[in-house]
Amino acid sequence: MEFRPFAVELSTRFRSTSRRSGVLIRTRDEAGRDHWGEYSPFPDYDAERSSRWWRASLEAARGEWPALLRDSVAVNAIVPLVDPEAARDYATRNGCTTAKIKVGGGSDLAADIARVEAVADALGPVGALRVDVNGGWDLDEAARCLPLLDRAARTGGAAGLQYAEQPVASVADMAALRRRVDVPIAADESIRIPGSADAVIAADAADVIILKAQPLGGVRRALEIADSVGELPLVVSSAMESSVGLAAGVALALALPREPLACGLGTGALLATDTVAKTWLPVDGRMGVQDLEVIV
Ligand SMILES: O=C(O)CCC(=O)c1ccccc1C(=O)O
Ligand SMILES: [Mg+2]
Repeated sequence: MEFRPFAVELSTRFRSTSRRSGVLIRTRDEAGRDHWGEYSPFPDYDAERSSRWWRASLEAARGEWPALLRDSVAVNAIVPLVDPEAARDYATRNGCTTAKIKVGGGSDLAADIARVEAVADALGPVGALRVDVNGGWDLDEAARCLPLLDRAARTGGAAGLQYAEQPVASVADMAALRRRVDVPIAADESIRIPGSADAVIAADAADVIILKAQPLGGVRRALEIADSVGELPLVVSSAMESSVGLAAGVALALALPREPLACGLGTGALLATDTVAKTWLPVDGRMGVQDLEVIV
């Protein structure tokens, strides 16, 4: 087993960081094929959360992913906390017709509305829009802001917001909010942090389930979680990894028994540098397995 430390630069600040670092892990199988894993837990992760990521990177490096059931999945463009002009540009990259727009978290409501309107207008009537709040609102704020952002999404002819990802932090507030607004609610941190969807399911706190392969402990563990959520729609999303880590998300999206909604695997667009020669990006709004020529 070989270990290669790396750092990659982001082109846009994301989650208040502008670089990601970690270790790539490689093994070679009997057929002479290389398998790569990426261990790059978020800087704020504690030992328990980081150990899940470690498990995921070993699974990848040992070539232990399950069989893939489809060739490609639809992917959303990711729109960071940027001004409306830049938001249009991010939303229309790589042929995506679904965009996920970051809102809240220090960005004021007027700026959020302008960003959502710009994306709706840029994508036009075929566009699907989602917002991600990263738990940044309290319950009343969420109940007030979501209808306004939903209306902003309709300005471009979109059918309102497809869903709001983690608008509030706690599972109890997610459940309460679902009963106060019409916009569907997606759970991300409420699943990613405990490493299970059990609390979300028990509280009936989400309409959509976000699965992040590495933070949840790997592709096989994420498939178990997918199996635990009944018929709720699934979305596989990246953890802002380099392309080696992104490949774990792609493997999960391709291995799910049920076809996911457009997945949050378009974060290669935010990388200024990468661990591979050619960054994994959506083509015509879809992603499948691509070449992984490691250069670190
Ligand atoms: O879902 C996407 O489109 C991109 C991935 C993303 O937003 C993300 C990436 C790293 C850490 C957290 C998040 C998040 O979904 O909140
Ligand atoms: Mg999220």
